[in-house]
Amino acid sequence: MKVFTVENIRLADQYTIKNEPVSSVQLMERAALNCAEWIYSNCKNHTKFAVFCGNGNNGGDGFAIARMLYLKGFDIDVFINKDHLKFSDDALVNYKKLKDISGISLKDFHEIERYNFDEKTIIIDALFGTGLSRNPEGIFKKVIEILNSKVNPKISIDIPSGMFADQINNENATIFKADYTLTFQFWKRAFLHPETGSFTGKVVVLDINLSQEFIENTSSNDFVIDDEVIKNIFKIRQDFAHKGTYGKSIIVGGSYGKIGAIMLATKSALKAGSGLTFVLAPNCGYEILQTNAPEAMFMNGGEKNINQIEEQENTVYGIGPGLGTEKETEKALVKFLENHQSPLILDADALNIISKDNNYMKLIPKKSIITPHPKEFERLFGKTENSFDRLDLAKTKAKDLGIYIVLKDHHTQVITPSGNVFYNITGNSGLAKGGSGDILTGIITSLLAQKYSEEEAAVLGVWLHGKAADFAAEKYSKEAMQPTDVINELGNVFLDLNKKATTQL
Ligand SMILES: NC(=O)C1=CN([C@@H]2O[C@H](COP(=O)(O)OP(=O)(O)OC[C@H]3O[C@@H](n4cnc5c(N)ncnc54)[C@H](O)[C@@H]3O)[C@@H](O)[C@H]2O)[C@H](O)CC1
Ligand SMILES: [K+]
Repeated sequence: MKVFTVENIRLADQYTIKNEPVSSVQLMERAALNCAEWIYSNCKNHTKFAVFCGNGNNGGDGFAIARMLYLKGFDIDVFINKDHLKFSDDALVNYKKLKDISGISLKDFHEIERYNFDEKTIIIDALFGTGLSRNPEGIFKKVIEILNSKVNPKISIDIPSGMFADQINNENATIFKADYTLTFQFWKRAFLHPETGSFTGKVVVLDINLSQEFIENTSSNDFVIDDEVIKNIFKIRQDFAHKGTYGKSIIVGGSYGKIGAIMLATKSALKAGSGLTFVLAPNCGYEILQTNAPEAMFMNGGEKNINQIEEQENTVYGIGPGLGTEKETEKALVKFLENHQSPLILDADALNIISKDNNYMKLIPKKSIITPHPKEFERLFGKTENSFDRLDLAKTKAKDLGIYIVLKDHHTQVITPSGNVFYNITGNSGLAKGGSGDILTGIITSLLAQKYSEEEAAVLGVWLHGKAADFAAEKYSKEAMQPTDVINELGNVFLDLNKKATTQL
């Protein structure tokens, strides 16, 4: 799914209104109906809604939603700024409709302090939408702060009020803190970055039927990896395949005390479908690797640390997990990279070694995939102020070096050399544990060996990793799930993918 800027959302609106055709107030009605339907099919334990409406179209959505929920039998209180009753045209239409309903009480924002937010009440935030032009101040700021202090469930319409859709807010900005955000048609960029995304709660994208033609013909550099993207990448395994069909992976890493990391990466490469999988590790890991991953063949890279990396043809290398940064390992990696041309995957200590010397960066073969977490990214490319700036820097570096950067975060970003960004929306905080990154390296290496393109391997890889983690969290909880559980769930994710990709009778 494309991520549109506010400007493009406005153009999509206008195009839909002109070409469907549909009036703008009808489009608002459609958007509001989508929200109301979602709300009454999901909110089963609450009977009352306190709806907070601003003066723009977001407020208009709020008025329409309030009317619809009232007609479904809920108790509704609507809060507005009675000192300033100047609305956008469509909001005014819906404000008037609401005023005609005697059963809905219209309250002033100032009444919030005496209002009974009882346990049956859900708060709906329709103060500001994508039209926010400055940080909320005065009464708006106060209302948002009071609402944020309430324990009632909170639903934002389109975007949490106070948040800018395309850019980062100031550090101390006042933003409504939602449990759910019902957003129209597209993910907004700010939802996908940690500084702002932490205010959305769960994001639900509602299809309000904006013109598909406009969406298809309007380019965007930003994408969310949704089911549609994955459907277009995933290839079912051919019936007449042999082990050679699905490529050869060599996972390189491990050092004394860090054999677990390379074990996890190797197991993941096996589970993700690589035809032949090798593990190149120091001898101290021989027994444990051969015992726990007997399907993988062992290649000796040294005694306690790797001091040589053998070059083989037609092989995809995934280098880094548990590698360590010893001098002899550094030498081995540099020597290997000096002679290696084809794209590979670099992670963890391989990146830490590369960040030791500016000249090493140039040794990364074109089209390679690097998978840094924020700290590794900083060591490689320098400090940035926030995740928006970090992404901009990553785009520059991906282009300059001609590589793919998988920037690991809550919504991991895959940045291509051409400047596209794919945001991942699978995965959960159960992955915030040592070992999770090693799994991703194994998966991406395996996919690249299986002849997925670099972009496909990175995009499918981060999605698979997150999806398997979501399955693991469902079974064991985010707290208790282990990286090994994530590896084991890969099978269930592939089963689902195969089901969707195969003709069903
Ligand atoms: N295609 C869609 O996604 C649809 C979206 N809809 C809804 O429309 C809003 C966007 O509406 P817009 O009128 O452009 O903006 P807002 O409602 O966000 O209101 C802006 C309003 O408030 C003023 N303002 C801006 N910032 C501040 C501030 N800090 N303090 C005070 N006042 C402020 C500004 O001048 C405007 O007057 C979108 O989010 C959806 O909810 C449609 O309903 C359907 C199609
Ligand atoms: K809102």
